[in-house]
Amino acid sequence: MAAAIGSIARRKAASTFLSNNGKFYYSFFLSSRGGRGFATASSDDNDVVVVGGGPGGYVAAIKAAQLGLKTTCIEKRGTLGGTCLNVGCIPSKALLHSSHMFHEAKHSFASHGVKFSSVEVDLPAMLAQKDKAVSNLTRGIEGLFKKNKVNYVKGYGKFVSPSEVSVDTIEGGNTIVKGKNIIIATGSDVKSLPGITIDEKRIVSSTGALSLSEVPKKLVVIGAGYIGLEMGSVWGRLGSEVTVVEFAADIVPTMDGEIRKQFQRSLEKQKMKFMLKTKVVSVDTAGDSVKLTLESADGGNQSTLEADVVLVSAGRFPFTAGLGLDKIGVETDKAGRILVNGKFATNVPGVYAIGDVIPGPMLAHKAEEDGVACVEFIAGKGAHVDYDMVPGVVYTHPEVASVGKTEEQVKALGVQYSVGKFPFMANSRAKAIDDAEGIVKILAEKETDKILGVHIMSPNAGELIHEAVLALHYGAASEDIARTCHAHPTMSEALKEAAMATYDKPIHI
Ligand SMILES: Cc1cc2nc3c(=O)[nH]c(=O)nc-3n(C[C@H](O)[C@H](O)[C@H](O)COP(=O)(O)OP(=O)(O)OC[C@H]3O[C@@H](n4cnc5c(N)ncnc54)[C@H](O)[C@@H]3O)c2cc1C
Ligand SMILES: NC(=O)c1ccc[n+]([C@@H]2O[C@H](COP(=O)([O-])OP(=O)(O)OC[C@H]3O[C@@H](n4cnc5c(N)ncnc54)[C@H](O)[C@@H]3O)[C@@H](O)[C@H]2O)c1
Repeated sequence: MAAAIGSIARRKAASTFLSNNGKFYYSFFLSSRGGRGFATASSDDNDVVVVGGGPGGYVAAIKAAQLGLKTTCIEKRGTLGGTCLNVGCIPSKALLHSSHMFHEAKHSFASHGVKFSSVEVDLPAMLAQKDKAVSNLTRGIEGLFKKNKVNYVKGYGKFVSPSEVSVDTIEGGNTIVKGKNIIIATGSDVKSLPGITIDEKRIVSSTGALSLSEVPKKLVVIGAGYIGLEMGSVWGRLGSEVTVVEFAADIVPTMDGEIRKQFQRSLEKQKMKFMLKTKVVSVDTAGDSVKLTLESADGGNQSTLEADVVLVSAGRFPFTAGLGLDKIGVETDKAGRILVNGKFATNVPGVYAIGDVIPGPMLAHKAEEDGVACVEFIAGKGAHVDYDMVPGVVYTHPEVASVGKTEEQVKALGVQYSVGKFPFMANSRAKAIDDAEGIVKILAEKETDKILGVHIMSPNAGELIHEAVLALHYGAASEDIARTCHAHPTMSEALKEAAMATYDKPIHI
């Protein structure tokens, strides 16, 4: 009890430090009373019109309807769920799971005493299972729209005024949808690179990489970010020789440096090759194989590489083509992202923006948080989105999940900090299932023990991280996690032990 009281007191001190610090990115806790509210329009208009039916847009539409606002969502692709459900999070995770099962069957089952004479990939069946997952989920959102009475218009929306969207419908007609408040949730699209034309056959974006008709013998991935490492893992497990060309000096440049090093080693053990500080200068598709010319990032000697398929995964850009932003005067930054204030309002009264199309991490769960908060502001309620507490997960094997600050960021802030680590090699559940590669790393403010960042590399790290996300939200100290009873034997015990290591000593190492 004394310890718990102690940690609450230290938390108070920590929040003072953090709120004084001013460097924390995009933390808003605002009440929208007195804010922009509803723009004026005739009574048969929608209260809210959402352009784009991705995780940002469809969630905003459902939440708006739940708040009693008359709502219409406009989506051009013919199915709801946006990039994430149709060509992103869901199909990639389906393939990551299927390819992991194949890889385990081939390489790990025998050591668990499970033997069979042969195992092979049935790629059409694997792709069909992915497609089934996608269509079930997209249809599920249509069901949610009906349940919540969200009006759904299938077509391409463009502004004709700040309260009117003209929609070229998929059926071929045109309709004007009016709204007192319009939310832009048009998401993002793949960034192409100069001189490289994506044909979705041999030069593919993530969309093409989710539907290759055969396993390429050689796959070159441009960009060692989320997409490159996840899709590189999928095809590597199914038999491709994968080379990842990355412009920066490190893979996933935003990751905690120490975790990243271990992650890279793990991927290399899985036979993924990396060419860091390297750029692709040109791509020649004239022959049977694709020939890439490479150069060191800072210039210098050129080299060549051959591939059957090249995946371009060097980032995404905010998608606003044909939306008519210039017509109504919505401001964007140099990268084309729509500028919004703390309530997701653009500079044009009654027009809001959320998700990948605004600054911040390009993640589905972040877009959803934006969507809910945006309509809560519109409805006159208070809302809270803290981008510093958005978890990030790379769904490879092991997974890498993190929330809060990296050690590099903590150092840059000049904060005195403590670090606690615990390897999964010393975790009994991980050893029991013979899947013990990875580590938990916790960073806490030295003086107050307040947790600043948590980084986990392990199987299922994407599930384990949420205990840390909650801890950060509540301003917990590492001692709070350490003194919380964790079930045994679980992987989560590694987080408890790392917390013990942060403020005191772990037991099991
Ligand atoms: C391969 C891949 C894997 C990913 N995996 C993950 C993951 O595991 N976890 C995660 O958090 N994120 C993941 N992401 C990122 C995630 O998909 C995006 O962050 C998320 O979809 C953004 O949501 P959004 O609603 O802002 O935009 P989007 O999902 O892009 O949705 C925007 C929608 O608007 C529609 N639209 C655009 N313009 C118009 C218009 N003028 N009129 C009508 N409709 C329009 C588009 O058709 C689209 O459906 C992944 C992305 C990719 C490409
Ligand atoms: N698990 C997930 O949450 C998940 C999965 C997939 C995608 N996403 C989201 O989708 C977005 C796009 O993913 P992504 O992997 O395309 O982008 P990314 O920003 O994650 O990574 C792009 C990588 O490409 C490198 N790069 C840029 N230009 C290059 C060049 N010319 N040559 C070589 N390398 C170059 C960058 O340094 C970076 O490492 C991400 O921002 C991420 O938020 C998330």
